Amino acid sequence: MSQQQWEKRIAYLGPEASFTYLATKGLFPNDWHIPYQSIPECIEAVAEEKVELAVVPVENALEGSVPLTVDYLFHEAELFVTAEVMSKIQQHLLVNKKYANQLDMLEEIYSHPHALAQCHKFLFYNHGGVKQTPYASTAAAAELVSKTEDRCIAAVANASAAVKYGLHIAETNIHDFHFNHTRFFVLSKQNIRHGIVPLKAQPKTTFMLTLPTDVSGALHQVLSVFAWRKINLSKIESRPLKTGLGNYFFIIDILADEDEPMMKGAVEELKALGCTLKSLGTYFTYVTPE
Ligand SMILES: O=C(O)C(=O)C[C@]1(C(=O)O)C=C[C@@H](O)C=C1
Repeated sequence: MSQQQWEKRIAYLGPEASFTYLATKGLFPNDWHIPYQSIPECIEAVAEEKVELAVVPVENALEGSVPLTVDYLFHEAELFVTAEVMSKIQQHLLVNKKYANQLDMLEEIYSHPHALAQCHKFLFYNHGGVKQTPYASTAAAAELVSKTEDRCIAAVANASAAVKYGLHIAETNIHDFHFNHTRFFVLSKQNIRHGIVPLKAQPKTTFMLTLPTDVSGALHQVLSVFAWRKINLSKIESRPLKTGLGNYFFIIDILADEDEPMMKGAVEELKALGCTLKSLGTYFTYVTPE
């Protein structure tokens, strides 16, 4: 079989030069990167086996979870996380080269809602009166700016997008807090792990669970399942179940391998407590070079 047939098709939130693209290229430099216009489309592509893997943003250090990803994985898809990628995020204000020295003419700023939110203070203090418009991704916004010559509009996006779409970087590092990183999930239909295990590898497992109804202290009981086994959690978050106010599911990131006997015991105990549990599997964290 030729080398090409072994290459994986990988869906990502595009177009080229989005942050998701950079994360995808970082972990899979030699595979086929296939752009999709939205997170659900990436997830559906892997669910329908149009691609082997999909890379989607899941959490940002400033803005928290990406609700679309988390909710879609809980409600709509039966997929597993094969790896997570952690990338540094640097946001810049990009304009068409024609308007390089005319920022005072700025009419509208486009970007992914998470990116606009990461720059909220900067945009408020420096471009307070300018309309902000959410767009499919930072790179899609950059592409729009490159095609728009008759109005002075800007995109919040990265430096690669400036190069790719031939834009001028009018303002650099406009994100409100210095430590700006995003986690991306690499999703697969199979419960497999990305092949190359990173140095100092710490396995992580993500569970999505619902609590039994009308049991007082149910969350406390869930936490003690992990506490007495000395299993560390790195995150717990609730999201609406969408069945009524006050109904939630929980996303729990656990610093352990689900194949460990202690974790198997934890799963049994959670089920005995009446929790419903969806495991996204065990995976390792990869950091893209800064
Ligand atoms: O718009 C992009 O470039 C994306 O890849 C999406 C996304 C996100 O959804 O959080 C990814 C990283 C940044 O945090 C901003 C936007």
